[in-house]
Amino acid sequence: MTLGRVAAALREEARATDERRLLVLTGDATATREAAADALDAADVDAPEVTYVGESADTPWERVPQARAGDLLGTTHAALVLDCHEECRPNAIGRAVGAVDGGGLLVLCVPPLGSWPERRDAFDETLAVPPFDVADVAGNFRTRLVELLRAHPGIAIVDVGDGTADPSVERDGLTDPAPRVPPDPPTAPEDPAFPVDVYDRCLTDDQVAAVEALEALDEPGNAVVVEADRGRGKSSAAGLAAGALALGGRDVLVTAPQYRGAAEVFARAREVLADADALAGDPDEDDPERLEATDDAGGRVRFERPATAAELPDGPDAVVVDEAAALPVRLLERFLDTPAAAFTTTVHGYEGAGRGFSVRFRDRLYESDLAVRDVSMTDPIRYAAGDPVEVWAFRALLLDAGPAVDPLVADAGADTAAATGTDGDPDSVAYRAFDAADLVADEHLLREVFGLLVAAHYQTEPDDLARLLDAPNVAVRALTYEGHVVSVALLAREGALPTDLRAHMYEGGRVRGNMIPDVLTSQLRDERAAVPEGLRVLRIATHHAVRSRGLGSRLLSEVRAEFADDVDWLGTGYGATPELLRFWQGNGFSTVHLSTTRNESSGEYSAVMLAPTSDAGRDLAERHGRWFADRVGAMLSDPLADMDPDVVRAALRSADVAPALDLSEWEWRLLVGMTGGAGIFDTSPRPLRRLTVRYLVDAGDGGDAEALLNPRQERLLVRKALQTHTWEAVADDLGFHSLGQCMRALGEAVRPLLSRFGDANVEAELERFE
Ligand SMILES: CC(=O)SCCNC(=O)CCNC(=O)[C@H](O)C(C)(C)COP(=O)(O)OP(=O)(O)OC[C@H]1O[C@@H](n2cnc3c(N)ncnc32)[C@H](O)[C@@H]1OP(=O)(O)O
Ligand SMILES: Nc1ncnc2c1ncn2[C@@H]1O[C@H](COP(=O)(O)OP(=O)(O)OP(=O)(O)O)[C@@H](O)[C@H]1O
Repeated sequence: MTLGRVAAALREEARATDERRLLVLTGDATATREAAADALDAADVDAPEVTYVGESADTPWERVPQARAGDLLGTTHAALVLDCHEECRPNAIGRAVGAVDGGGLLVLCVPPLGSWPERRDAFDETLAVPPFDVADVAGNFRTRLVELLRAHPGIAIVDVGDGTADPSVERDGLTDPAPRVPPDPPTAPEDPAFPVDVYDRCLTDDQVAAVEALEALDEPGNAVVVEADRGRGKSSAAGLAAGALALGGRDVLVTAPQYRGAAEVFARAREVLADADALAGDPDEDDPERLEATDDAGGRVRFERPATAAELPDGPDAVVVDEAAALPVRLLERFLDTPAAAFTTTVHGYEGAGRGFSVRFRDRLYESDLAVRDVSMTDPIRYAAGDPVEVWAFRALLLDAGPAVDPLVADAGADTAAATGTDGDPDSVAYRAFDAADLVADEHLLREVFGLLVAAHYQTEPDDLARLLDAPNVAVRALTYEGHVVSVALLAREGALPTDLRAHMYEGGRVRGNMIPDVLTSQLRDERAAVPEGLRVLRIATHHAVRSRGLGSRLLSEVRAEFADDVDWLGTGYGATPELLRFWQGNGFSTVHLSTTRNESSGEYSAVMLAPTSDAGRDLAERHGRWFADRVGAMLSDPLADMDPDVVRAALRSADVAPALDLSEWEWRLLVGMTGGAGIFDTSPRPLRRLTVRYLVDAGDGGDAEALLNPRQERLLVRKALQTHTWEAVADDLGFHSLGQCMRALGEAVRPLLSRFGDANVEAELERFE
């Protein structure tokens, strides 16, 4: 069979089934691109209908570089050519697969399959973290990819060599499916609040159900979460609802990471308004990001970028957040102040945002004043259910991997959780080192390891699978219970960098990976910071069914026991919350740095923590701990002035080196004066700032400082003395009835600190007030 025949037959089958098909062209770069053009020609796809994802400027198609494959989100194409010669980014594969329409073709241009796993490309370069180089990167991800390309149905493989000889067809990818009975058209619900015309525009029963749920946005106090895999029509459902709401006079604000992704919302809303003859203005001249209904309808649908939308400009009646999982949690939270909100989100990791939405935002949504309704959509719209290309992609990128089901692990570690009262066998939980070969050889294990990371972490994406399998600096350790993964840690070697790289870093140059040495060297001006070798815990996660039983801590202590003799420190850096700070502190890590900007994905400030395991590590941790204690007071009054006071409390408690108080006699007198009138604080903030830092750091070591103040008093000190908020703001924030009450409370909070940290002179001074 010729290439043209293979391509035409694939397309025909794709069209007949409304599924997609995958055509893999192997060989030289130019030859595969030329073959792709011939194949698409033969398959009757015109060049303007094709998008090319790759680096070559020499193709007849619209081009998107792999690094910008995120732009494909929410777009659809009759054919997409993904060129993997320069690089093969797993994220780009995921996005390309999601953007091909039913009846369409995905064409992969790749090197010869036999040698592809061994070749090192531009993506591999990104995995080559110094001191490793690209030759140390493994090819496990691509080995697995090639096996799955050869094994899954619906995938044709044609070797075009260097383009001089006839292509050779390894497999034709045809699945010879039974003829399909087209599904019944969906029916409108009984007695809908939205016009029936809106439901007539729905393509599946799931979409009808989603639009019906979205009727709730017509009333304040409601939130609707629409969850689906890619291409189930959730943006369209939101658009149909937005149009119907505008028709009813509502002002609907739509936001999404990019307008392009929300285009379907606007397309559907426009149709609804046009159907009802209620679309104002001239569609050709209108701003595409704004739809106005005619005066008698009165509503509108408008787009704003997320950061602007979060300000809720002009007080919308309802907000639609499309692709919510791709936005930082911190930003999402701000939408909870709207009268009514809809969040649409993709269940599996195409968005590069993993399960952040479900992991962290959902809890906050349920705690909010909004009544929450959930709908999920499973029927695909752009292609038929069971589409083989989707099945292949889910498997290849582990997009649907999840942790072991709860009953399998429920008893793990139960013995350490005395409160549960269940019997458990401590020895049944085993510490295991998994190398990439173990994981590739055991699909169940790989799915549990990766699935646990995806479920627990805000930002796990297909690229991470390749990192897990191929990066030379990354290792996996886990606890298993009866063979199932109950806790997993992803570890990365850092530091031990040669002099020239350290100097490069110190002078502001970029060095891949090495997050902790980099921060300590370039931001904290310590050229020796990358001399010791460390192990950073990139990620740790315990199965949700068995958290708080000591498993995470046990995993960390096993890791420490295994690596203590090889490295100088263990470290971590993550979006800081009070609970996580306590977890790490409880495991012997101490804070040496807080980032001055919020992490874009978690919306939190990051904390960097160290747990030294050698003298060199102790030196490093000690000097950075000391510097941290010295500078943190000043950071909190400016860049960290909006940090959650409970994060501040926990971060300082987990710092190890208490700062010297070095207060003059006069400064102590000022402090004593504050117990009688806290207004004195405003005349000289430094002494109380130092005293507060000292107290909070000391309180963390379990000594006698611990119980001096209650949490509210500590928050008061943090807000006023460290973050220097105005008295009004502090009183308001902490629920004091008056400024006077707030100021008196500060004086009362200072009193026990003076007795604890002051000397005999201070005691004598205090007595004069009593
Ligand atoms: C670099 C990084 O990966 S930071 C991100 C860490 N991972 C995550 O946030 C993923 C989701 N969370 C988890 O998987 C787990 O909660 C982990 C890994 C943080 C802790 O694992 P566990 O097996 O529960 O730890 P362990 O039982 O040893 O310690 C629990 C303690 O950690 C603290 N903790 C941290 N996070 C939480 C949380 N979300 N809920 C409750 N306690 C928490 C508490 O102090 C808790 O003590 P408690 O049970 O007495 O209240
Ligand atoms: N009711 C509808 N009328 C017309 N076209 C629709 C409708 N629902 C979905 N579609 C089309 O189906 C495709 C997928 O729809 P949509 O973008 O709404 O899905 P999605 O679940 O948000 O997918 P994605 O995650 O890819 O953005 C789009 O091409 C869209 O135009």
